[in-house]
Amino acid sequence: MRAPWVKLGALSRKINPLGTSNQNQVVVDITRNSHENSNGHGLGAHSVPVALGETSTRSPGWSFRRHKQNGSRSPSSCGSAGTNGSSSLKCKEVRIDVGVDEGSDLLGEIAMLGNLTPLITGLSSRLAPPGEVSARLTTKTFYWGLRHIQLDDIVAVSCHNGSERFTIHSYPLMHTRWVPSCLGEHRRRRNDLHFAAPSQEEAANWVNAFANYCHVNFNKLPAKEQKGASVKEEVVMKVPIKCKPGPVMLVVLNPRSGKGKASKVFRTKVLPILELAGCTLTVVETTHARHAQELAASINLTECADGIVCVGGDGILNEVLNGLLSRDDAEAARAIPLGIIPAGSDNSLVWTVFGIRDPTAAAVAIVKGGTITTDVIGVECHKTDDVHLGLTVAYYGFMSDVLELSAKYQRRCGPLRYFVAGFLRLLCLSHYQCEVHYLPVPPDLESVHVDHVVKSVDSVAQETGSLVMCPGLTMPNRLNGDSVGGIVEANMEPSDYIRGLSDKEKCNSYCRMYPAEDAVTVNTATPASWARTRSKTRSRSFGLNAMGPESVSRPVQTARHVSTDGSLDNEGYGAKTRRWFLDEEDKWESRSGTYLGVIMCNHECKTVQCMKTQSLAPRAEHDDGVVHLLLVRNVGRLQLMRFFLLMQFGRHLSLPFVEYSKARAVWLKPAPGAHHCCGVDGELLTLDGPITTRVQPHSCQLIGKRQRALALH
Ligand SMILES: Nc1ncnc2c1ncn2[C@@H]1O[C@H](COP(=O)(O)OP(=O)(O)OP(=O)(O)O)[C@@H](O)[C@H]1O
Repeated sequence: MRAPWVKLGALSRKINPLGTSNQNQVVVDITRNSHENSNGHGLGAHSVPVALGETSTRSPGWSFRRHKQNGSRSPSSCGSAGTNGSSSLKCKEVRIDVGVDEGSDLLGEIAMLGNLTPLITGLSSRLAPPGEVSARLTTKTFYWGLRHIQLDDIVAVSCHNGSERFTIHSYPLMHTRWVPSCLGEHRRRRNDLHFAAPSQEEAANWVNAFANYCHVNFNKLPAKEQKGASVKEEVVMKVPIKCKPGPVMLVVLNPRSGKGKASKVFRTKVLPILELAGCTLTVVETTHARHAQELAASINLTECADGIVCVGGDGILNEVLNGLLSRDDAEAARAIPLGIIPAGSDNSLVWTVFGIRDPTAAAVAIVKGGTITTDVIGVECHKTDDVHLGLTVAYYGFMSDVLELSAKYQRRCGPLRYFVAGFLRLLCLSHYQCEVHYLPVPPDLESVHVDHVVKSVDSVAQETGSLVMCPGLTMPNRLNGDSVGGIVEANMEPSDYIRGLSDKEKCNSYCRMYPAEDAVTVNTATPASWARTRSKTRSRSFGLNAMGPESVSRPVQTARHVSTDGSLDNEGYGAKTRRWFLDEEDKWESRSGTYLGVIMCNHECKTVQCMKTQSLAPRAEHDDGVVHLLLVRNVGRLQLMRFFLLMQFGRHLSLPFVEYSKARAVWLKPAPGAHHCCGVDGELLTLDGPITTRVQPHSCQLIGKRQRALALH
């Protein structure tokens, strides 16, 4: 928490036209007025554009002083410079009232005004006796006296009936004092702020104002014993407190993840926050591998109606995702958002998508709500028709070999096991022979989010009942002589790019991305020949059979299907992918030979244990609808080390032996006798024949918002 004047950054950006004019460059200094404005509060009530040299006649709250830049930037030099004749600085004071203009997003809209007495507890209370200060709650920030706190940092408010006191439970971002800000990390720490209002009613009004932004814990005090009377009297509040029930969530905790401290992290750092926020929790500790998957596949969805929180690494989240989407009611299960508390070794997803690697910050993000939509990639085995879903990355080669070996060192080395296994594998470097085909994204459409385009096409289909209305789309006539049943493609958050397009443009974009042969199909019947061929519960291994003499001369046949009713049928994704028909052999790029790595990223894939600048796929976005493919050709140890070193700065794509492409689908087949494992989000899968990796037609909702401090960078 800092005094309001540190809003300078945001304000000066807002008034940038004043501050950065080239010819008549001015510096805008912002200071808080010593006197309070007419309504008795420290901050003004309106945001107005200011012409240079003018003084606003509105109620004062902030003052801006501008002066020509003349070697001195110091506002204090203005006065003395002004006495130095014509060459002196010409100071003009400009007053601006900032704050609560309805359109202004600067300080938010006022929700509540009044006076409060901050109650300082502990030793400092003797040094600074409590005194009443003006307080103001806006839609973004709570101000009292010269201090303020963002509403995003407030987890809950507690109050008692019949009391004029209330407590704000906040977790502001704080910097470790003894670490320089460029090196240190912002962490959230609990800071309880106690206040007393002039009356009980006013305290209730304050609490009710906060109730719109956070949870309220309303504690009923024990009934008062009347003197000389045996009757107990309940204190009746004149202003009732708004007290909504908290979210209902399932917590899946992997006690073995990371350093094996997930349980302790949850109990000490996370649980207090979730309890403050009034969450109703069912906590399950996993007892064996795949426990989380079984749990997610069988749990009653009402027990996790508001989300499933995974405490551990990417692996436990992956299990929950696969369990949820293997259910018969996958449609309903997909709507359940997933929360992540980073307590594992890597936690790439939460670090990349939210900019969070601290469990406390992750818990606050979950409590504050909001969701981020992220793509789901599916690794589909053609032989068994199994699909394993992932949110982060799928890889084959050196990395999957390291993953396999690292399992041996989990107990002894914890998160360092990847480094140990990597070092050992580097010493005896293997070669990974495989065949890769991929369908590149047309260059002119690289910026288009595939899923959004598909959604828009789907909506057109729903509106019109036929995709024939969509120019450029052709109705497919057959798939091996049959017609095709549908998959819905949906994403509820169209990008700004897509929002700006007309339906016709959207359709054209889609058609270029998935041309006529890549037909979008609308069918009313699903032929019996496409009956489900795989078990509902997905297996971790892609079958146990030896790889058959399957022809690899052709890439996978795929197709996109859009159903007319916009709903998913009961078939699994594997079966649908088999029918995802696309015969564009001329468009597929083919590679075969020996590779050190075939890496298919769903997002940037930053690693918690590495530097902040580290990024495996620097151009990837978690919701761009494409697979980011990295092919690392067979090179020696030194070059491989160079690859990992440059990856710390996101500069490895420039290496001559690294090929990078955005792909709609990647088909991979290890050569007979080559390593037959592939990793998906840190989960090891045994390959039995060729696989295809592509972004799935549905997306996943993750609970939380991107961390503020990091988002500014
Ligand atoms: N009780 C348990 N005992 C043994 N293994 C478990 C248990 N619970 C879960 N697992 C397995 O542990 C694997 C790894 O879990 P998780 O991803 O949470 O931790 P991590 O590997 O340390 O983190 P990261 O995936 O980020 O590197 C999961 O694939 C899961 O199958």
